Amino acid sequence: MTASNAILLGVNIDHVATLRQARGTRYPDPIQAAIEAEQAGAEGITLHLREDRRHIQERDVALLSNILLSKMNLEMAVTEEMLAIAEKYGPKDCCLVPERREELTTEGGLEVAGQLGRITEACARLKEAGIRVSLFIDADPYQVEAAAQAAAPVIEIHTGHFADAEDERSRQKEFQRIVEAVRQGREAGLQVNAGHGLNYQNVAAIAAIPEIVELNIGHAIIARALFTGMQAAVREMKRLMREARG
Ligand SMILES: CC(=O)[C@@H](O)[C@H](O)COP(=O)(O)O
Ligand SMILES: NCC(=O)COP(=O)(O)O
Repeated sequence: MTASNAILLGVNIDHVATLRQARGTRYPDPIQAAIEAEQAGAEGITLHLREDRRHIQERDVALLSNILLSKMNLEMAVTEEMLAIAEKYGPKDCCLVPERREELTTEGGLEVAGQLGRITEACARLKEAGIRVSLFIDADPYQVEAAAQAAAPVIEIHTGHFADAEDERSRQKEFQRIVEAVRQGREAGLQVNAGHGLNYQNVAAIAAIPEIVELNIGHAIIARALFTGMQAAVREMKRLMREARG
């Protein structure tokens, strides 16, 4: 495998914090999860600082900004509060995502096309702060085009509709939408990542798409880690991704 064909894994540690917040204890600490994930070969750590602080806390962002050896990918809504926090801690990557307090998890991609001016301003502000911006979008040609217009260097294709497909026909349809969005993103000169809902059973199909640079995966890895430990869970996901890439 040439280096250019390698696919990277960003481990999302949100749901370690979900378990911590369930009782308001100091444990389990997402910091330890991040260190273990890096030791197992994760090329990045993703964390979603939500407005409602249901899991990741600003304290987690502050500590990880000082100790990560790989890179931080800070997921956040497009708000003044979050933009200021990103400027304060200076993550390598910022992934702009939609947020609704009542949502169980991220439901869809960011509406870039319908708020192009606002997203463009946010991208420029983060770029000015030395942060690489990724836009979390649906596999939708209008959103891919709008992301390029907003001058974001990276897009992350939302794979949740693929992961949640109720039957094989629907899954294949969603997969083809993802393949087309990846192709369009590359033609527009964007780095293309993917994530949401990926697990040990469905990751191979997405990892096999050669133009995808990075997968951000969290819930399934943390769930597996409950039984195998964090390092084994991360190593197994990386093995599946590597095998799929060939
Ligand atoms: C944007 C995305 O798909 C996830 O990374 C996001 O973090 C999901 O939100 P929760 O982690 O709160 O489920
Ligand atoms: N952006 C996707 C991500 O970081 C992890 O999503 P999930 O694997 O927890 O669904």
